[in-house]
Amino acid sequence: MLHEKLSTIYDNVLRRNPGEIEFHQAVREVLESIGPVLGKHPEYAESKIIERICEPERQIIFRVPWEDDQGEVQINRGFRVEFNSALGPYKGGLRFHPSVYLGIIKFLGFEQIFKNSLTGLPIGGGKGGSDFDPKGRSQREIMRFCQSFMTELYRHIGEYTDVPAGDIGVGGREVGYLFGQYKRITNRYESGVITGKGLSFGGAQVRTEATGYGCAFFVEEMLKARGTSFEGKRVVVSGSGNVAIYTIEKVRQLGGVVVACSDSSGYVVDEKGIDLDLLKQVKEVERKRLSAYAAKRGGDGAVFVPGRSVWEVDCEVAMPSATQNEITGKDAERLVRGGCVAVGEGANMPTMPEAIRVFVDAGVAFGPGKAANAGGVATSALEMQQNASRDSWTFEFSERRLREIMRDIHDRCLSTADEYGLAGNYVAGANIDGFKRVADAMLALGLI
Ligand SMILES: NC(=O)C1=CN([C@@H]2O[C@H](COP(=O)(O)OP(=O)(O)OC[C@H]3O[C@@H](n4cnc5c(N)ncnc54)[C@H](O)[C@@H]3O)[C@@H](O)[C@H]2O)C=CC1
Ligand SMILES: O=C(O)CCC(=O)C(=O)O
Repeated sequence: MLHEKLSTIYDNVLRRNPGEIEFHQAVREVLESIGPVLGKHPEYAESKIIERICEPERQIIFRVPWEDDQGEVQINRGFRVEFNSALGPYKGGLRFHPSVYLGIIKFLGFEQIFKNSLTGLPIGGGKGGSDFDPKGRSQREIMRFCQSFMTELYRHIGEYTDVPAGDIGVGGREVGYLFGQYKRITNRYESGVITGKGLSFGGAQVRTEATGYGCAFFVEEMLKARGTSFEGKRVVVSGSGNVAIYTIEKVRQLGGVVVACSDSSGYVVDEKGIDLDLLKQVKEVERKRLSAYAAKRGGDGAVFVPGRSVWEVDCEVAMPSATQNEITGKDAERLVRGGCVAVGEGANMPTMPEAIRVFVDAGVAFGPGKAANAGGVATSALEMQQNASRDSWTFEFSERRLREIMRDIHDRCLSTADEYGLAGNYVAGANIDGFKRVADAMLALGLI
């Protein structure tokens, strides 16, 4: 239910952004949480902070022409939405996926404002990407696409302006090509212009692992708050990309057993626990489908189930780490019946609104993405910090910082939810805490 004033704001968002359903969904979830804040802080409404937060500061849409291996000209669309810079330079990843359109980039950019605020670090919110489909493309094609994308993007970004990173379809390889082109056309070795870089050219230890590790740390804190832990728990992780792989790695180190993961072709169940070395070989090195994992695991008990949702596998902890709206209300009901006690969103907005209600009503510890997956962007901010001071920290120190940041986000979500009479509600805690820091900065900065 929306507070009356917020309902009018939401209607305006719908009217001004027609057809952008993912953006509408992300806005609604935040507005549903912040009603109680308006009672305590009438100054936010008087200064129209919420209306301003829902309107991006700048939206850039551009043509990306490139040539494929057959010599044919291809044209994609590029986006960068610079949503809010009250706390620092715009910060957020780039997504290359055929489903990308303005509504997806705006939902991700909007989420990023509050997530980045929750980290406590000086980073604003932004997101970008393209409808380019990397599947089946050669390394050379990927490079030519990245170079063309950056040939336009470079004029909009910079260490003090806007700092992109990876997301779906954009990993270390793509960040390397993007940074290489930026360096070439600007003639500046501006390391802090992009994060997720390779360790040999200004990248930071633990950035590759950070989103997955951070999500596992967050869930560990939620379990601890309920007097339990990962030890011996049966865990399902969706996806098998960057976030999923390093979630599996850390969950295993914390004592959990990950029995299933997925990709867009189906899922694999491996009751003895996913073989991480094999998964990394198939996904990070060979870049193949999950069916190849099951085939290589051979008679050792892994089963590949094509075309179905991994959420039909029972587990005690669910960690959606693939894409938005992957857990439906029905999936959530089935997971609760199957004994699920905690959910940590590694992906952005993977749980549909009706599914969140099912989890919260059933008393499941539910860690929303903007809190649970904030470890990735937080470690990007640490990469910027190292670039600015021409320094390079050890893996151990960087992981310790990440763990402290995740613990701090967890504790602030809980204490904020408590303060507003919503004990244990991490969704409300994350939205309110993330919102307040941005709102206070916007008030202090005048009419921006
Ligand atoms: N990379 C990062 O640091 C961060 C990523 N995220 C979010 O985590 C999620 C995963 O991102 P990454 O692991 O970086 O991307 P990735 O490209 O490395 O992996 C994406 C995975 O999701 C699967 N996937 C994509 N679309 C799917 C679909 N429609 N159905 C089933 N599976 C699908 C792919 O097969 C792949 O396994 C996204 O929601 C992203 O926004 C959130 C915070 C930071
Ligand atoms: O590391 C970053 O800057 C962005 C990570 C990201 O895209 C996200 O948090 O969704």
